[in-house]
Amino acid sequence: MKIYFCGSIRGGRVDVHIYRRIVKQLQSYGCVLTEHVSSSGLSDKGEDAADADKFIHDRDVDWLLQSDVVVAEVTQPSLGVGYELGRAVDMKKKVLCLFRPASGRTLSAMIRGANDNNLFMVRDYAEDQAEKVLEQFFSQLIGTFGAQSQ
Ligand SMILES: O=c1[nH]c(=O)n([C@H]2C[C@H](O)[C@@H](COP(=O)(O)O)O2)cc1CO
Repeated sequence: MKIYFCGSIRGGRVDVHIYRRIVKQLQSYGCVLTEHVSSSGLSDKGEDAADADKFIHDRDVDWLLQSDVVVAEVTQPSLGVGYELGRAVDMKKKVLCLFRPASGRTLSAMIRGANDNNLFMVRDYAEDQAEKVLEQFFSQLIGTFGAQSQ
């Protein structure tokens, strides 16, 4: 299974330790195409490459197209994550958004309001529940994948 993980980069890196935990758990379900998002070595300047922004955009849209499922940590607001989620909806990808109410923030209506409890799911969680929430989501997803392939 190919998994596209979204997390804030230029929107701010305060939650990178949580991204790391999430990506570690996601790697037990499949290949995480965007592992770099969880790297503590990556600052809020983003990746460094020649013609970086066009390269990053085109590579990430291509990875989104290839992905079987999209998981986004949406607590720290990020234009890039919002854009990725909009593109993922358009591609009819299965999406899980994770939000921590304990942050004191209110999630954008354009994310929470997109929840349909099917293709696009928004789940509130506490930091110490991250692995459990992912386990629940992926056990259902793997069940569906299995049923489809029979
Ligand atoms: O260097 C980067 N590399 C990269 O893969 N992204 C993608 C993946 C993240 O899920 C998302 C973060 O967007 P933003 O930088 O606007 O917070 O965009 C974004 C940047 C910088 O904008």
